[in-house]
Amino acid sequence: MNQTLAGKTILFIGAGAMAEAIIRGLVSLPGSNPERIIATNSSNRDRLTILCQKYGIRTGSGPEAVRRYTAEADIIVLAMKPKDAGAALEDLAPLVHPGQLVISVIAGLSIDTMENRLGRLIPIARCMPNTSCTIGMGATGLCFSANASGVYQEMAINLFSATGETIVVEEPLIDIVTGVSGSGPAYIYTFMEALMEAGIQGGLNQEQARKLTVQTVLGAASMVKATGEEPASLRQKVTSPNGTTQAALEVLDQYHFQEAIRSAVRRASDRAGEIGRTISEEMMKY
Ligand SMILES: NC(=O)C1=CN([C@@H]2O[C@H](COP(=O)(O)OP(=O)(O)OC[C@H]3O[C@@H](n4cnc5c(N)ncnc54)[C@H](OP(=O)(O)O)[C@@H]3O)[C@@H](O)[C@H]2O)C=CC1
Ligand SMILES: O=C(O)[C@@H]1CCC=N1
Repeated sequence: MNQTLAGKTILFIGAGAMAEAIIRGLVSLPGSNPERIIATNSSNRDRLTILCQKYGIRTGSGPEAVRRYTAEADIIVLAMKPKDAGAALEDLAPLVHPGQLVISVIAGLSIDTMENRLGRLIPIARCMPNTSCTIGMGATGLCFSANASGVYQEMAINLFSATGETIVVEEPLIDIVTGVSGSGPAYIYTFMEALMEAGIQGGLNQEQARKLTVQTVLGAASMVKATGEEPASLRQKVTSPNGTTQAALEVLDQYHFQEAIRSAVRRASDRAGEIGRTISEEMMKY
């Protein structure tokens, strides 16, 4: 475990898919202490029992647990759905102090909205990871509030480095990070569903179609990473003149495949902005 995180207590408020993905990355670090990781949720105690058994972390449910554990936390990770963020920030506001780092992974929730509720002295990292953090293959974009000094920035970067690749961006770019890599795994899974389905329709059995699909996606991504070549150049190497790939790519073009992906990413990014504005309006009610 990196020096900046050693001995730090990390509290997750929200214990769902994203919190578990990050927790799993953290407990797998050499020298990590699961006792210093705490997950809280609103009511689902069965879920907490599972997390406790799987990772050896501490857990608690409801506002009282959040209150108790916030007092001992160095880092507080907000990992609830956007619709629950307003109430959670409201509860947290009187409990946090400027010596703690607040990390949000909530799509759309801006630093400004968090600062309005928590106060401008609290160091904040706004982050957009993805579920591949579960296996240390995540991709996370991070940005920071003006008062998050180097040591806080390092803590957040090191925390997500434990779960995969990280990039630091200016806050206006976090929504497009959401569109590209936050939601990105779902586009790839949709593509894989279609590839498998086509294989099965062509006569392969489920297991054969799955094996070929998984290895094709894994191999293609690994080729981009290992060779450093551009995807377009690697695509050209697969595509023989007048061959099978060219025939297939012409069909994808007819369906405006690339434009569909670009539009989907833009839509996810815009949606993050909409979600952020809704949370901000919700906050006005408190
Ligand atoms: N899933 C993904 O791929 C990604 C998600 N994100 C972001 O992560 C956040 C969480 O998503 P995800 O993990 O999928 O959601 P889940 O629905 O899996 O988990 C949400 C968790 O929040 C808990 N919760 C709700 N309200 C409170 C509260 N007031 N105090 C404490 N805990 C609370 C829920 O508890 P209970 O079950 O008891 O109600 C549950 O444990 C979202 O904001 C999303 O935008 C970011 C990147 C990728
Ligand atoms: O769908 C969502 O809103 C979240 C944010 C990024 C991935 N999942």
